[in-house]
Amino acid sequence: MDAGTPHAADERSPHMADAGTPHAADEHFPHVTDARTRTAPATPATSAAPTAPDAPAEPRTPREFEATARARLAPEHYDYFAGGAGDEVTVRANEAAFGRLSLLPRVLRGAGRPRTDVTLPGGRAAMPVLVAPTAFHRLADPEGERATARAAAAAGTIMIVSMASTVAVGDVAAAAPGATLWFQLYVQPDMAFTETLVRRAEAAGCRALVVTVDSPARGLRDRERHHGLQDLPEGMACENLRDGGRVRPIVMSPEISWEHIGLLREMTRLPIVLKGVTHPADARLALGHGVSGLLVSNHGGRQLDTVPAAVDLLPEIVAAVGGAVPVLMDGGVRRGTDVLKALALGARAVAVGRPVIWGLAADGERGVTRVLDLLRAEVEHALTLCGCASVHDLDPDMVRRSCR
Ligand SMILES: Cc1cc2nc3c(=O)[nH]c(=O)nc-3n(C[C@H](O)[C@H](O)[C@H](O)COP(=O)(O)O)c2cc1C
Ligand SMILES: CC(C)CC(=O)C(=O)O
Repeated sequence: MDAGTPHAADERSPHMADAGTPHAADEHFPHVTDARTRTAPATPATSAAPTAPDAPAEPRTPREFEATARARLAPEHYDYFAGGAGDEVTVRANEAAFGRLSLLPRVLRGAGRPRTDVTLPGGRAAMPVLVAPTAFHRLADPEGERATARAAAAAGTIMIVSMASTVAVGDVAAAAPGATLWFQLYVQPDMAFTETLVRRAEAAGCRALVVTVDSPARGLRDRERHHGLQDLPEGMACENLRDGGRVRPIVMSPEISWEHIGLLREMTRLPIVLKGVTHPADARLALGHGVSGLLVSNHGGRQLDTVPAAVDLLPEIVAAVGGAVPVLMDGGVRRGTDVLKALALGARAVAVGRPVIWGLAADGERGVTRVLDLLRAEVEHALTLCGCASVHDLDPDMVRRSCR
């Protein structure tokens, strides 16, 4: 399938037989095909050693992990992880927006050493930084999502396992018994198969469903088109999508509606968090559909390009929800100070996508552990400098918009 033309979403392929609805211009992810019929040449997950001159010997910040990861990854896999849609305006905006926000600390509060823990619909987390759902961790490390989950467990935080994980969610849970897992779901037009996915997540002990709603079609990603990335390497597949002897393609369908969220609500007792709500009107609608939380996200700039930065959307969504359910956010979080800004503006917690991938590609489980440790330490330090005893002491008045 050629994802390289604007019309790609309308093209049919043998995989579209799964669409389940006649008009679902349901583009499926080019990498996700039946593992037994894949045609692309296998590519090693990582190259032998980090050799790039800009890759630091020992990365000391979440951002520094990217250079090390880039040196280890095959170029097409690096671009898959790093890239976004269109001109990547939103990818850049997510990080830049944090740079335009300033923190205004309080003093002399005798706050002591701050607590960093938070309560969320699917359990507690030792820090307000979750692992965002990202696909294909075995492209970054042979242990894949198993390594990520162990690192999340060690950090005491929650990992949102992507439906497109390269280790089945049950195997991720088995590999990291202490981990709190949530399961990310793209509702499939075939609701019977959607139910199969939900039952797999429940059986694995997942504590919440994160339903991604920003993908009625796949974003147009120039970097992937440039590489002609078509498939996962030999021996890798979207393990949650197994159905009998085959692996189903992920269907992204513009037919998915609030009605499906209603059906999902009846299907499971797990808390449902909607990921990818960006319009306040949709946030208000969500409240009428029994959701337990919202995750404000523009998919790391990988879906519709030119959507505003996620942190800039946060205040409006928080106002629309009016405290009825917790609001989380992701997109561009790279520093502890970014975390504080988002929390001060009303997020209960944030999630990080690419930083975790960079840690994983740089040094497997240890790399992810290091990235999460760095973020936790930075959050604690920034809370101390802001005079906060816990994340609850943050409020919007501690954030100012600077002009740079
Ligand atoms: C390589 C990659 C794969 C992703 N896969 C998924 C996915 O399978 N499901 C999903 O809901 N979001 C997915 N996302 C979006 C992330 O969950 C998250 O919204 C985004 O990465 C946050 O931005 P950040 O990378 O700047 O932290 C993916 C993002 C990346 C970078
Ligand atoms: C398999 C893909 C659908 C994963 C994804 O959401 C992404 O690459 O952004």
